[in-house]
Amino acid sequence: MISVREANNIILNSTQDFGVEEIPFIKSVGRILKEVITADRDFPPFNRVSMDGICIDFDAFKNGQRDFKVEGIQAAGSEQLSMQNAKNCIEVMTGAVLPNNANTVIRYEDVTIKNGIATINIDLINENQNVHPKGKDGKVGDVLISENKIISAAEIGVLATVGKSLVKVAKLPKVMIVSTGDELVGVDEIPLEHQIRRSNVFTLVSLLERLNISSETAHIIDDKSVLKQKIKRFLKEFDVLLFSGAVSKGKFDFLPEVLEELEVEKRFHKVAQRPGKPFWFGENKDCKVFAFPGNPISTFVNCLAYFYPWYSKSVGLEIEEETAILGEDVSFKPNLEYFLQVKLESKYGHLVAFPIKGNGSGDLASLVKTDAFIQLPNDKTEFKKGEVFSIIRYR
Ligand SMILES: Nc1nc2c(c(=O)[nH]1)N[C@H]1C(S)=C(S)[C@@H](COP(=O)(O)OP(=O)(O)OC[C@H]3O[C@@H](n4cnc5c(N)ncnc54)[C@H](O)[C@@H]3O)O[C@H]1N2
Ligand code: MOO
Ligand SMILES: [Mg+2]
Repeated sequence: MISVREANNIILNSTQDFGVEEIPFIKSVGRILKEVITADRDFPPFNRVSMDGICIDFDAFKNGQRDFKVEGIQAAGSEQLSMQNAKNCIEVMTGAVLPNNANTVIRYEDVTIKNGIATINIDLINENQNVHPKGKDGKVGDVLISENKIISAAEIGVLATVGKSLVKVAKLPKVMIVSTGDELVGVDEIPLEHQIRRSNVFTLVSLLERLNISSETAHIIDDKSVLKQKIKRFLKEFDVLLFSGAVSKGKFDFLPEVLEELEVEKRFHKVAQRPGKPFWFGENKDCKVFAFPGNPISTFVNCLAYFYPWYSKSVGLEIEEETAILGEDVSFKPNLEYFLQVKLESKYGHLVAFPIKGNGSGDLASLVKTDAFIQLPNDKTEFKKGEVFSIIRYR
């Protein structure tokens, strides 16, 4: 049985490039940028007036002049005017180009205009005030967004400004999520005494939605030939298959043998961890297969611990590691890495993780009470309050 670290290394060494596609920028929120976005012109592209008022040549004011004849009006969106006389002024609007031969803007609030003459009512003004200078925020060719950034509303505004109506993003993988098991019925059905409603597929769909990946789902009964026939087709049609269930030692846990018969190369089966131990991972040249153990918390934690980093690395995202302070002593004897459910609290700016005891990996309702898993390594058995460990958050 391999360790969590070894399993992670194997998975991160078999990432997949899904390619790049070009899509309308407004559809790109949540997607991963696959090009560098540079300024197509200076930011701002001209000396931009930033207050409604009048513009003057500061020297005139410095020489004591307070009354200025109004030469004209410079509106936003109009071509640049030139002030004909350095002792005059032009009315200017926010967003307009600053007229030639002027350098300073005084707000309407500080000016009285009567009979075509603007009188400045204040004594303190600064040269160049209320002008947002050309190129102050960025120069043409400057990198505004680097590659591999997740596009959010902030990036959308920049894309629009530089005229990127089409943008290159990482293609999304085609993912099929499959549950197995004769005991499982649909969400809308009334289960018989010996049945339960299936939940793992929906949890997995939702965990993938957080990564902006939409997926298809299927359910397969515990029948080896049906499994084989369906999976054969899925292997051809999808980049990634996520399974839950049928990977342990039971008489109907056919998945590992079916996958191997279909020539999916096994990379490992079973990881020294709890929960999630019977995890099976393999691949062929076109498809990766993550076969998670069926117990709901096992499926859940393994998707976070293995699929998330695998996908992040595949598309060029940084894998973020987070830690928290253990909030109370924990004792764990088995020689397994322990993914312990915790409730997170922020105390004096530090994240503290308080263990919440559930009833094992079948107790999916306990996930509602926790926020994350704290990862307690298997090189010791006693973990002390105040020690720091990695966490995997799911909210
Ligand atoms: N003899 C042994 N038995 C088991 C071992 C072992 O090492 N030796 N490992 C245990 C561990 S740990 C886990 S985890 C489970 C994994 O079992 P499988 O992956 O084979 O999953 P199933 O047998 O199909 O189901 C297990 C459990 O999970 C429920 N389940 C499955 N799919 C769903 C679903 N889509 N939604 C909700 N619940 C689901 C299923 O009803 C079972 O209760 O094996 C242990 N046994
Ligand atoms: O993965 Mo199993 O759920 O360790 O209990
Ligand atoms: Mg089983």
